[in-house]
Amino acid sequence: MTSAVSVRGLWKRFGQQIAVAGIDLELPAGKFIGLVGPNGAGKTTTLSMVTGLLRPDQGTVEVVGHDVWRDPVAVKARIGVLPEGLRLFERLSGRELLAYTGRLRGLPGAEVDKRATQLLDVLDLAGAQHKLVVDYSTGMRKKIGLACALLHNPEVLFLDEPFEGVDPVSAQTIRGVLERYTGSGATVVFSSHVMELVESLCDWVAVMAAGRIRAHGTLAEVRGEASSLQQAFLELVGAHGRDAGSDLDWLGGGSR
Ligand SMILES: Nc1ncnc2c1ncn2[C@@H]1O[C@H](COP(=O)(O)OP(=O)(O)OP(=O)(O)O)[C@@H](O)[C@H]1O
Repeated sequence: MTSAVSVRGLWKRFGQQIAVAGIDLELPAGKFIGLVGPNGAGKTTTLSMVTGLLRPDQGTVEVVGHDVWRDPVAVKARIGVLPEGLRLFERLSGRELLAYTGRLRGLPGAEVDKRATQLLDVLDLAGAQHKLVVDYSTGMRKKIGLACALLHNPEVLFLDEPFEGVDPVSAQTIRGVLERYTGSGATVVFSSHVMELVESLCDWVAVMAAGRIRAHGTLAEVRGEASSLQQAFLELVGAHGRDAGSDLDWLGGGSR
């Protein structure tokens, strides 16, 4: 198995809080990989360290054979990132943002124009290409962020919650683009809480909880005997159906 990403002994603490507790992970190349876990599991912290946005306290990360912290330029040339809480240049139009991103990536102007036109078209943003990004909806922002992340045809694409706040039509569009991309041998790593989505998209899954990897492998390996990934996930993260009803006896109709 060729690894797209190799993580060894990765740690991150924020004061007393251990966000990532010494994880090891080999993510196979050419797969659609889901990183799943409950709120606060450490997914964003892990993805930030893997993509060179946050320096680990300890441990190493290699992406397509290059050390992220010793050889950041080589890694950044080979990856695309759609981070959580994506910050964009709000006073540029979608088309200008792509042109700017393409030039930063060192692509020739004509090639940037060609790729930008195709991406805007496929992502259903052609009609909004001259609108300022500040006026884009949440889903449109995700899509233009994805277009920027794909423009230089990276080998590995990292997406933090790419479907959050995205309507079903846009989600289907994003999905189609990502499936085409992995179909040609590239790797997608994305984080999500939505198990049905991960189950329907991913070939390979890593489950994270409280800063540790609880399970990883093919979808079938992680699902095991459970009826669904959701069920396997609930068992792995130890969420045994807390009864929300009994503590909230004041909630609902009737007496105030
Ligand atoms: N900059 C920070 N300062 C202090 N604590 C942080 C910081 N970033 C993350 N944490 C803490 O680290 C833990 C892991 O957070 P992280 O955002 O990585 O989780 P996550 O799995 O992405 O969660 P979610 O699914 O809710 O986005 C949490 O307890 C969080 O409060």
